[in-house]
Amino acid sequence: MSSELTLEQSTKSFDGYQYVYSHDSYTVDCNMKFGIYVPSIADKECVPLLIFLSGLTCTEQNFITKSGVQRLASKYGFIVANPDTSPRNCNIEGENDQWNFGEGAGYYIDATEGKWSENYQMFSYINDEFYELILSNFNVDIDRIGILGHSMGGHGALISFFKRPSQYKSVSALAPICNVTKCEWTRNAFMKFLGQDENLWKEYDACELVNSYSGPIPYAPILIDQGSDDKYKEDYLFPNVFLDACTKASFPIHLREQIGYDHSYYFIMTFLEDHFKYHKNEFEHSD
Ligand SMILES: N[C@@H](CCC(=O)N[C@@H](CSC=O)C(=O)NCC(=O)O)C(=O)O
Repeated sequence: MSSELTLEQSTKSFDGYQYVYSHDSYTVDCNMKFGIYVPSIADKECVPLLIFLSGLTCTEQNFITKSGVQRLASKYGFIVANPDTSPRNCNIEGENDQWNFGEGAGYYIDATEGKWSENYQMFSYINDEFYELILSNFNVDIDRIGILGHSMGGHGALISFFKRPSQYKSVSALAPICNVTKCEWTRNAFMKFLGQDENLWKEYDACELVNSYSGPIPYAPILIDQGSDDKYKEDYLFPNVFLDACTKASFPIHLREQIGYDHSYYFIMTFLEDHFKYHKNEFEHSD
């Protein structure tokens, strides 16, 4: 099942087009927007796809206006699709009370609790509906699909990869939230979305999922970049806990500390090309 796309924006950039589309999502039961850059080469052949998941407070606009993704997507010949970070305009009491919960803060999980469970189904939205929507409407090579993200979106990318290894050839992240049971943002959100039983949260914790992962091992260690001057690093992101979990699980990881960089899109735009190179290398070496 695939819903109809409505074109909201079409802007030529480098040799391709930056589009924004909207569609009525049956998974999150509201109208959703997403960005997608399509390089000209996709007019002739199917090309790799990168899905970028954004962080807290973002819409589809932050990544496409601040990261410089168009130059890279054109250079590498990748389609790059970036969904919104939550359902919107669902009229749920409390969904706009906190900057780090509700609208703009869906945490890429499927809520099970009360009033949130009808709309806040972001894991299924990304990995089922959105994934299928992109494949059925754009010229994507199904064997070369990678996922990456920033902060909350880095968490989303990691859990998507660990839970759906058959769908993604590669994963990387920029300053991801690594350990949801320790991070106050996710603790607050998971309590509301999933309830008090923290055992149920483990289903969406990258540190837990790497331990039970049984999919293919990446050709090169997965790339994680973390700025040393990121104000969220110590109390919210916990990259070293993920590093330890990966090491314990014998899962290859390359965690790079980038000296002097903060959590912003200046950091993202500095290292985004390395992530394109990482995914390209994975695509070239996968079966
Ligand atoms: N409270 C602040 C900060 C929000 C913020 O820093 N959001 C980051 C992601 S944080 C983790 O997911 C972000 O990507 N912001 C968008 C941007 O364009 O910088 C606030 O409300 O602004």
